[in-house]
Amino acid sequence: MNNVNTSVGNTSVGEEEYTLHGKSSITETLRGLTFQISANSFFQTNTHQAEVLYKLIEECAGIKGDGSEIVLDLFCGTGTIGLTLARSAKHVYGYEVVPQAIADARLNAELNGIQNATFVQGDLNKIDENFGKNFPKPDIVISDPNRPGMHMKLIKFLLNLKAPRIVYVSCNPATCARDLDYLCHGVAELNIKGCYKLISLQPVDMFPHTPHIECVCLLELC
Ligand SMILES: C[S@@+](CC[C@H](N)C(=O)[O-])C[C@H]1O[C@@H](n2cnc3c(N)ncnc32)[C@H](O)[C@@H]1O
Repeated sequence: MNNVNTSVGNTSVGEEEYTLHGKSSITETLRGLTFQISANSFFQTNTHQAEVLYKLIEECAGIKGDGSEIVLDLFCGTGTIGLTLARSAKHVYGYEVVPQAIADARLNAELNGIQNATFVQGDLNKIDENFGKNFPKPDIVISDPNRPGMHMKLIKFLLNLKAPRIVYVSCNPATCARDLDYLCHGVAELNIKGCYKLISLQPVDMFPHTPHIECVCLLELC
């Protein structure tokens, strides 16, 4: 694939892409599921450690396994986390901004015979008061934003939603600490109260030989 990006930033999403040889997507296996990934869709760069990461996310999600729980998968990419959890959930709702990633997520659900997952394209930095009306109250929220972390609109939404459990996955310790602080202690300048407590925070070495680290944080409603 030749993925063309004319900006000078370090964005991984191209404006144009050309298939020079072979297929326009790659296929990966993770947690026993098969995922098809297009060039503009996010996928963990370290497949070996992604197994470790996703296993940890599953453990933190603590799904009962009786098929009764609703999972909200924010920043879902190609649906990887949501689809691994869908096997033991009632329904998974995934949100993601990149249309191609949402197309991949829907295809990945189909490829793996998973029917209890709905993937919706949308910008989580631009949610309004209608966000949340199209899915039932989740028992578990997974939030796996990119490096800027969560927008204040999303923080406010989560603090209002009061899901019993949030698994926050982050590749940027600075925005991770900021967002955990908002969720636990609120946002004083906006007079918003926090309502979560941090139960665990486990770093995962997703980017060996670099200063970067991924963290999986489990929060529970106070
Ligand atoms: C760190 S990746 C996680 C993807 C997925 N959870 C996974 O494990 O493969 C972050 C994802 O957030 C998406 N994203 C970035 N900004 C967004 C926004 N404003 N609204 C919704 N999704 C966004 C990216 O396209 C990317 O797929």
